[in-house]
Amino acid sequence: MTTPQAARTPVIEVSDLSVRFPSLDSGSEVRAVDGVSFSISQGETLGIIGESGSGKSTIGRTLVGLLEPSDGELVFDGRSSASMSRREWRARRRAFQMIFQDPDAALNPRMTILQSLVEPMKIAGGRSAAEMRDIALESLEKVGLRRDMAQRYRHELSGGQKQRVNIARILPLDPKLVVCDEVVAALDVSIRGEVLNLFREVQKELGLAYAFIAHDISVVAQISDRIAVTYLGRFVELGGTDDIIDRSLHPYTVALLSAEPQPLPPELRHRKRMVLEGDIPSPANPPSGCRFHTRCPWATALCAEKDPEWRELRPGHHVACHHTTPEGLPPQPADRRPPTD
Ligand SMILES: Nc1ncnc2c1ncn2[C@@H]1O[C@H](COP(=O)(O)OP(=O)(O)OP(=O)(O)O)[C@@H](O)[C@H]1O
Repeated sequence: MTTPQAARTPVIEVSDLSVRFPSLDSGSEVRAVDGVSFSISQGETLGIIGESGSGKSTIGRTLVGLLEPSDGELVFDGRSSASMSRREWRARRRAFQMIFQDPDAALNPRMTILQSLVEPMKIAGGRSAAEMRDIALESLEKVGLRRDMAQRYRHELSGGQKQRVNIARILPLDPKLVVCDEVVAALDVSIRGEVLNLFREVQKELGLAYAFIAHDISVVAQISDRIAVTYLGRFVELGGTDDIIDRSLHPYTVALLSAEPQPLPPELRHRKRMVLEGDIPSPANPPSGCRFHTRCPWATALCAEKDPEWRELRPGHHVACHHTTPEGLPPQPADRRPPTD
């Protein structure tokens, strides 16, 4: 579902974003996000994939203002977040919303669904109680739920229904960007497709931009126009979904794709298996040079010494790897190939 990014208005432009946390164990800082740049356009979905701990949620939380950047700049509507007044900041908080993996997270168990739907509108202000009620009920219908669901409580709904309510909650706020953090991961596999379709329909109707975070590539590939692959706080590859899936340029992307559990979705079936050995190193003490070199079958002495440049090897397709070329990676060195069965 690749859509050309050209000529669309960026909703957000992120330059050289870094987010650091104090580390309790090592005394040094955890570089959760370390120099990441991208933009997301109106109506576009940017998928963000990577193993656990690679910085995906930290990027998402920073986009919606739940975390402050340690370095770098976020620009939306041509304005840098650093130069914003309190009023502009509040408007941004409303325009940039987040939906979490846990469908219960934003729903108060003591409130009816109607109260949960009205709550964000109350905070935003400017509408009468009757207006808020009507809008809440309309929003329920927009996400495919009956109006009488409004009188129920959280525990009376299935996971899929709760995630629909979470979408309905943000619709009246007229968001521009929604960060979707593992939004279908907690749902039964049988209803994931339905909920993903709903995300797509809502996007089309409202022209929303999504940052769609997940570690399940087949989910991200179904909904994203472009995909960013994260490793230890950095992007290692960014490109159109078809390019990332069919013409991957980075060894880590190749490994992630080949690690998909069987049976592979049709778009990944031609992939050979490449087993990624070792754990992801600590972001408090990342490896020198290319951060992936400790696990990379293509790694040479150069990779341990020198950080690879972020290069656009094909139009709109960026990668950070010393060895890859516009044609892709060279054959895997024979001495590092996994044994064949
Ligand atoms: N508030 C925090 N304080 C200290 N370290 C943090 C904090 N939040 C995240 N981290 C660390 O930052 C790194 C990136 O975490 P993050 O949650 O962004 O990764 P992720 O890719 O979203 O992982 P997951 O898929 O498990 O959610 C991890 O090493 C994590 O332990």
